[in-house]
Amino acid sequence: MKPSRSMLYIPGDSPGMIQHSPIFGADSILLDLEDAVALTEKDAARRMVATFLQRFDFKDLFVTVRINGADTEFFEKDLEEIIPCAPAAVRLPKCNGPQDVLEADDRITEIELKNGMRTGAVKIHAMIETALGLEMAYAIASVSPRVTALTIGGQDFTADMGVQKTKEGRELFYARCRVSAAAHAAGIDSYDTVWADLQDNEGLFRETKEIVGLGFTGKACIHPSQVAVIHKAFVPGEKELRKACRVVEAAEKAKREGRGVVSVDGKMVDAPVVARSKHLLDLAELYGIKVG
Ligand SMILES: CC(C)(COP(=O)(O)OP(=O)(O)OC[C@H]1O[C@@H](n2cnc3c(N)ncnc32)[C@H](O)[C@@H]1OP(=O)(O)O)[C@@H](O)C(=O)NCCC(=O)NCCSC(=O)C[C@@](O)(CC(=O)O)C(=O)O
Ligand SMILES: [Mg+2]
Repeated sequence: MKPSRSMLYIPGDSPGMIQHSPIFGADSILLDLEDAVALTEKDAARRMVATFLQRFDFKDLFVTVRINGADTEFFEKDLEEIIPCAPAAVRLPKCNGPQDVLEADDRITEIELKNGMRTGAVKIHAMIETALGLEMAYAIASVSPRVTALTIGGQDFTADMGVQKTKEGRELFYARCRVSAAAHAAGIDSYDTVWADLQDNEGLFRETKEIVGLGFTGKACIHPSQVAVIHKAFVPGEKELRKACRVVEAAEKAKREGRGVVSVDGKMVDAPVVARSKHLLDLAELYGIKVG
């Protein structure tokens, strides 16, 4: 298993940015054909992204392409030209229900078959960006095995709700909880929205810590300088990890002695506490942190 903490958006019409993508240290990149590309540049960007996918060595990066929505004139062409180039996944904007995903899924299957590709090779990351989509989050997450992540688009979601997007993020709290829980229930990944202020990495760190606490597996970002900040926020604290070690050791000792419940630092330790501690230690291993 590989970490999937950061996903760096790169405008699909910026070859200079795309060709540097393997050096930024992001866990994955997202070549954007939607909002980062002007209407007049859509065709050129699509061609550019297809060419990069065919010819460029992205090393071991997980490469996703955000296509334009099904309600746009670009959707069909995006699928036709991008799917045969086999990105790891396509990010589907503004999913309002399982039907939106199924329609894209069926079309992708047709294109895969036509091009001799394995059916299901290209995954779908479904974006929740509207109140309606949020109400349908679990149905979207579980509608097809092709869906391997839910992502929340905070800019569009707040626009749809008619509220301001703030740095504190109170207006996104419920949506974040619901997206994270829906993804978890469906057994898939979840990506949080971008932090727009490139001058405020402290704010980005605080927000990332918060979404880690809500159960998100990753966060999208828009600038290479944000990648390391996100990775740092995903690392569990040293104190937490030491405690997790003590909990697991105490639980193993209790098991040997035939006891179900023990206490560590004066607090009850039962099965869910042990499960959480083991999860934390697994994450530390995944992120290459030495514990102890
Ligand atoms: C903001 C800015 C223009 C600033 O550029 P600047 O050039 O002024 O920055 P500088 O600091 O001068 O760059 C220093 C060096 O880094 C290079 N460099 C910069 N950014 C890079 C990058 N991303 N990838 C690779 N390279 C990069 C640059 O080329 C330069 O290289 P070099 O010249 O060689 O020194 C640029 O970052 C950028 O375009 N970002 C992506 C924007 C984007 O994709 N938005 C759409 C996605 S969000 C959305 O849609 C919301 C959502 O839908 C979904 C959701 O939330 O998930 C919702 O609803 O919420
Ligand atoms: Mg959006």
